[in-house]
Amino acid sequence: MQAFWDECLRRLEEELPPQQFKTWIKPLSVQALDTDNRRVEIAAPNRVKLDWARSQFAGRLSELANELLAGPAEVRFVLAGATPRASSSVASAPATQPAPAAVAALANRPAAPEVAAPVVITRRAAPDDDLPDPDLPDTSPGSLPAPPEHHDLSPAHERSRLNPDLIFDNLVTGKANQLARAAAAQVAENPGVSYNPLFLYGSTGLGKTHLIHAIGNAVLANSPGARVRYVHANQYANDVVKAYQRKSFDEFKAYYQSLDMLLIDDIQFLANKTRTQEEFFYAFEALVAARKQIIITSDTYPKELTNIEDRLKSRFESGLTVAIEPPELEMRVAILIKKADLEGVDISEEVAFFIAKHLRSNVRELEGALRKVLAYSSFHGRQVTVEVAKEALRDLLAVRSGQITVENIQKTVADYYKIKVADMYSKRRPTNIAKPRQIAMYLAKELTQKSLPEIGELFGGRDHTTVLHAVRKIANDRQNDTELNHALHVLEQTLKS
Ligand SMILES: Nc1ncnc2c1ncn2[C@@H]1O[C@H](COP(=O)(O)OP(=O)(O)OP(=O)(O)O)[C@@H](O)[C@H]1O
Repeated sequence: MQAFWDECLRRLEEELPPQQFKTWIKPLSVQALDTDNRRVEIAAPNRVKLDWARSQFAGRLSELANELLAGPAEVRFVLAGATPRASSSVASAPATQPAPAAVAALANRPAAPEVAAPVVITRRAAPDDDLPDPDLPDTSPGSLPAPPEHHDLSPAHERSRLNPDLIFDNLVTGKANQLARAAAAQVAENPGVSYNPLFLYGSTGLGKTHLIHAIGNAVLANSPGARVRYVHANQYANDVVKAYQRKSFDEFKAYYQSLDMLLIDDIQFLANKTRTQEEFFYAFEALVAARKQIIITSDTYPKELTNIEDRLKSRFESGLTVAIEPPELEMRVAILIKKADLEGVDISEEVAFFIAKHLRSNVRELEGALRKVLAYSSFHGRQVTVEVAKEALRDLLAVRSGQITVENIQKTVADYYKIKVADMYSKRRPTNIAKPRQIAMYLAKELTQKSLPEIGELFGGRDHTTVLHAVRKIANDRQNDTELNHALHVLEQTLKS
């Protein structure tokens, strides 16, 4: 068991920036290993590390396990001390972890629904509907989307699931987010009074999650006893399923209705989950009536949300709706300089401009590029210069400079799945064709600068909403489905090489 884990550590140490390795991988351990059935259980010392490990490293650890155990392996993430399940001598195991100690601190308050069920990386996609499914893996993206640097969490942070590192101070402000930030600051000052709900929308990686954590953290800093709770919409939906299975709806309702502030992220993930939407509707009504603050993020504005009930959409619009736009060049430069500074590295404006000029769409990508450059420079023991940045980002820049075409993607994906290229434009819809077509659309959006309507046109004149659906579906599925994720890695590498 130790040899297996040592090898995983050795590989990850080579691949990751030292800070990340030290903060996120080092504290993990293997709690159980069943080589016959290729099952691994990886334990994290606390909930933050657990959330972060499963949202960020599940894919890579799963790949390593497949390789080292010579076949498709099942990787679970658990809180340290949970009953091991990987050992073949363990026939059955509890469905969830014990309630977190921090919940006990709620004392006389209703307990928070459990959120840290072990995650199984399986090959199934989550169902569209929210009917209870006992095998449903807890595949929520996790409640902590940005890498905190730390430390032990205060009980208030443990309870609220807030990431203490996502604060106003390290959120760079520019034209793109100044309105959203101002509204957020106002709500943090006067929760429940100014804008309720506050609805923040914008495309992926633009800082919505950062901003709502910042609000929550500011409120906790002012009133440490406030009952603030951050939850990702997927997690909320999972909690509804669990409450249904355990017949504990009263407890569930009482918990959410007892909050002072509810921060719910990526509300678009409630699409088609009718039971969850109904529960959320009740929670929403109760909280707003009691002047408790609700803050919602979404990838689009309320009217544009699909498969969300009208009564919810109209309520989402009843407070203040603010967009976060992609940052302009100067703001991207400022973000890079700030992020490098937080890593303890000084980068010149010239380097920041170079990176910012090539990565335009979102801050998450910008951060990824910076991390690559810093890792490359430290690995080669070289100063962070434009030349080093160019070398470190060679692959990425090839993609951006348009060497990858949609035609190229269609051909590569068709070859991979052994279907005809013509099927990429045809109207036929059997699954063995529809899925590769969706994958090709997703890659076209990821790897080229083409817009959704342009991509639709190149796929036999399809509507841009069809492309959008495909892009979202594959992006979502790849988080849960290791086989798909692996296929996408292979395709991406083939296209970039
Ligand atoms: N203005 C900013 N200043 C500093 N960091 C930022 C800013 N905007 C975004 N970031 C950083 O970019 C990363 C992505 O942001 P975040 O996760 O908040 O995006 P998001 O809009 O919630 O994306 P998604 O819709 O995919 O959940 C985070 O690490 C966040 O700290």
